[in-house]
Amino acid sequence: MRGTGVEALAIAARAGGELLFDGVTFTAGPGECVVLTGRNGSGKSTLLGCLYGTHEVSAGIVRVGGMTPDERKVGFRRQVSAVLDDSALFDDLTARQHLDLLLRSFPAVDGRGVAKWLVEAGLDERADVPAIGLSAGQRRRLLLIGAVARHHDVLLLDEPERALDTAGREWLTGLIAADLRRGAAVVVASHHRRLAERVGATEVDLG
Ligand SMILES: Nc1ncnc2c1ncn2[C@@H]1O[C@H](COP(=O)(O)OP(=O)(O)OP(=O)(O)O)[C@@H](O)[C@H]1O
Repeated sequence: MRGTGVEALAIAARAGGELLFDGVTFTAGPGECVVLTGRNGSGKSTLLGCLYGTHEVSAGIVRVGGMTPDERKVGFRRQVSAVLDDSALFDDLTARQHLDLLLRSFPAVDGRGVAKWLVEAGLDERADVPAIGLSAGQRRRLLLIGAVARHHDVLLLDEPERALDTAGREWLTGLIAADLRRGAAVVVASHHRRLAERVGATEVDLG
């Protein structure tokens, strides 16, 4: 495990001319999880953007994997895996092709190959369907399994429970718990009320 997980010290962020949050402080070290909660519009996605380098903090200090967040830098992307929206899939590529491409671009998190990750995600029977032909929940499963299958020290997830059914939410909880056991630092924005307690996370409520 390189870097130091996620550190946010007295951070503030604005969007659309409005101050969304101010003085937010938390850390997630290796094997630790922070769950960001709060009403719609409280700034959870914006905060995750601050951790990934797609949104600038207006005050405070953010370090992710020991670096100032910048998703344009390869060194940063090698350490930080993120699922922040649904746009990261190619419509014409199948689930198998997506994972194959990913594991050619980044080292795998352990010795498991694409076939085993497909089974783990419950996508083995849909492995050769182009992503455009997958259901919303299946697309989400593909994004999530891709994020944990590639090597990373830090995992950032924005409402990962979106589109998942009851079994899918259970699966997600296990996926995050396994990632924490592997030593990742995890920050999740979520409306899934029981997630924090299920994975032993610290909750940071944006109000
Ligand atoms: N690029 C932007 N320009 C203007 N306003 C923005 C921008 N990005 C976010 N906002 C505003 O900032 C506020 C916080 O948005 P954000 O998506 O961070 O909230 P959230 O807590 O993730 O909400 P939700 O629970 O609905 O996903 C919202 O009022 C949103 O309209």
